[in-house]
Amino acid sequence: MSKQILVLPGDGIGPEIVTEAIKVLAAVKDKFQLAIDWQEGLVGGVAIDAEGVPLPESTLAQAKAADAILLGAVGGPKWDQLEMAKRPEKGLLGLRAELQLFGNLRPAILYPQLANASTLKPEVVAGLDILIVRELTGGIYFGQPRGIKTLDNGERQGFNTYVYSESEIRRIAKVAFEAAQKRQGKLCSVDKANVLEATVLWREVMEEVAKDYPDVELSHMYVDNAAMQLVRAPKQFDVIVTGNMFGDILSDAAAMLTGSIGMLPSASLNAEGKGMYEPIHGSAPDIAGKEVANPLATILSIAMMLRYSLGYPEPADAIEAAVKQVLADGLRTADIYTEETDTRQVSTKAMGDAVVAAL
Ligand SMILES: NC(=O)c1ccc[n+]([C@@H]2O[C@H](COP(=O)([O-])OP(=O)(O)OC[C@H]3O[C@@H](n4cnc5c(N)ncnc54)[C@H](O)[C@@H]3O)[C@@H](O)[C@H]2O)c1
Ligand SMILES: CC(C)[C@H](C(=O)O)[C@@H](O)C(=O)O
Ligand SMILES: [Mg+2]
Repeated sequence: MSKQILVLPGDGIGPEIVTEAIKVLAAVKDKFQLAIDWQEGLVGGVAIDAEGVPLPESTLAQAKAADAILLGAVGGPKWDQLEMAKRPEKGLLGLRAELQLFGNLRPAILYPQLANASTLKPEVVAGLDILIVRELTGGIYFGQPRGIKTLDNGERQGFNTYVYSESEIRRIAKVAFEAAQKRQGKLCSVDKANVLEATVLWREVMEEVAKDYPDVELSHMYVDNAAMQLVRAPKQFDVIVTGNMFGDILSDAAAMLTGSIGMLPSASLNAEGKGMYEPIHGSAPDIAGKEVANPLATILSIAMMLRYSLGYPEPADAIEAAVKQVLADGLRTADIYTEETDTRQVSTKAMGDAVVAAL
């Protein structure tokens, strides 16, 4: 039986970048004779428009039945006035929660050809290869109570809860320690343990789990310093493990070290290794429909999907090699174009076609 992939293009640039990623998937299926098939579903704003909810029951059922999920992006100004629970983003958060995709891997790798596209000096980022492990189904994103209430004095008050249980911290710690073991053996846990009790517990549990991984060197850093260190000397990091909100913010910052947010793929995994794969960026309403978005983060997410959920490391390597090849050939979407000699600016579609040709 072939493995089933659910494809959720979503909103904004989502359909544009997913179209290119699917071309690449079709090409590796053909080249490596992979037993895979895919079908499309609705999530986010397009699901609200079609069915009135951001995560239709049918999509959730498809997602549960699939071996892996590829998602483009959700959200956009069209739906920003809706109340929180009805917004496109709830579709994405619902999938993460329902499938218990707590382990979010966000690699930030600088391709040598893009050294000049990085916001940092080439010598500061040369060889950069960081893995951010973000806890994805807990923390302030999901903590209860939450909401906006009216106080006795008539003033309104908004509130969210930053909460982590030991078991939630322990399971993401294991993901991070295991990742560090396969890399340079350095893990930096990022928290705000000087202010937030939930992260005092986070730090304690990290120390406890560290005893099972004597070959990994664990350090701790406050999140404000981590943000600064990321843009000061990012190569001091190997693996970073952090909570949901800090990981969201730090991964967007890390993206720019590699040249563009359009370069960062991600894997969101549950305890059984099932995963959802998506670029870390959003629906980019400012460039949607213009065919200028960078599809490489989504294409690289396909490589992660083949490697982590489908058990096909060879085609995953081939996709990553093809991406390196098109960059070496000088192809650049607008976000990574720097007017260097022997480079040329290309559209979303031309970039996808070039990766297929390189394969
Ligand atoms: N995983 C997701 O689906 C996801 C992630 C982040 C934001 N969002 C949603 O997307 C919408 C827009 O959010 P935002 O503007 O804060 O963030 P965004 O990531 O969509 O865009 C931020 C900036 O990066 C640029 N950008 C993003 N992806 C790009 C790509 N592939 N190629 C070139 N440039 C790219 C955009 O043009 C924009 O200038 C919001 O509704 C937000 O909630 C969704
Ligand atoms: C759209 C939003 C819910 C999402 C998040 O905050 O997790 C996005 O920013 C991301 O990084 O995947
Ligand atoms: Mg984000």
